[in-house]
Amino acid sequence: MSERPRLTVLSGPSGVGKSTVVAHMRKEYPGVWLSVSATTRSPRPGEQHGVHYFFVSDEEMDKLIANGELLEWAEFAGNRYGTPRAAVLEHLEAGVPVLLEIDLQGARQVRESMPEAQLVFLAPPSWEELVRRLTGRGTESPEVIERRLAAARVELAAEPEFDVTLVNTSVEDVARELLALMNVV
Ligand SMILES: Nc1nc2c(ncn2[C@@H]2O[C@H](COP(=O)(O)OP(=O)(O)O)[C@@H](O)[C@H]2O)c(=O)[nH]1
Ligand SMILES: Nc1ncnc2c1ncn2[C@@H]1O[C@H](COP(=O)(O)OP(=O)(O)O)[C@@H](O)[C@H]1O
Repeated sequence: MSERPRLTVLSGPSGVGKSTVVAHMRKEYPGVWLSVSATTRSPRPGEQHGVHYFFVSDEEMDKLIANGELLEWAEFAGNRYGTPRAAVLEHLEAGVPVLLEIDLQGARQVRESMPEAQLVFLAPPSWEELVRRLTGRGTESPEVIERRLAAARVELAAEPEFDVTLVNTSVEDVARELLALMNVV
């Protein structure tokens, strides 16, 4: 008998490789559904509305929050991010494994509202490697990188709150481990 799919939350400091791992996983195993968050941050080159994020204005985000349409939301490095609730519940009810890639504050809210969720922490092999990845991505200004590194220190300290830690040394290995945790492989 297969277990009912659970909601899985993937968190970890900015630059650790969450998006890379998730993109790899989706390419190999399209059966997992990844929630598309709403955000007030501007799109990076190549990011598409409705695919990577729903890019919304501050006013639109205010409305989503006020109408209770978000399962959780948080402010991160100067922008707001939130998970649309309805799509998550619909997929879980249809038996599809659901993955959320969200920050620590969001993970804590999901733990409160859906205690059956499994919380997975993606850790860097070292602090130096995290700095290298975040800087090497080249998508943020030095000031934004500083803010994200400050947030990263807080996120790393919260690792014991998570059910499982995966160290992102190899993208392929981590993607496989994550799928195993989700009972997909
Ligand atoms: N709480 C919450 N965090 C989110 C959501 N979507 C994305 N995030 C987190 O917001 C942070 C910044 O995301 P982003 O600007 O895309 O940068 P990146 O993850 O470093 O590439 C990351 O920790 C994401 O996991 C969401 O819906 N809710
Ligand atoms: N296992 C890995 N080894 C080396 N570089 C990696 C690895 N995973 C991700 N990266 C690189 O690190 C940078 C940050 O990854 P990204 O997926 O954008 O992180 P996040 O979504 O957690 O902010 C990217 O340039 C990415 O190519």
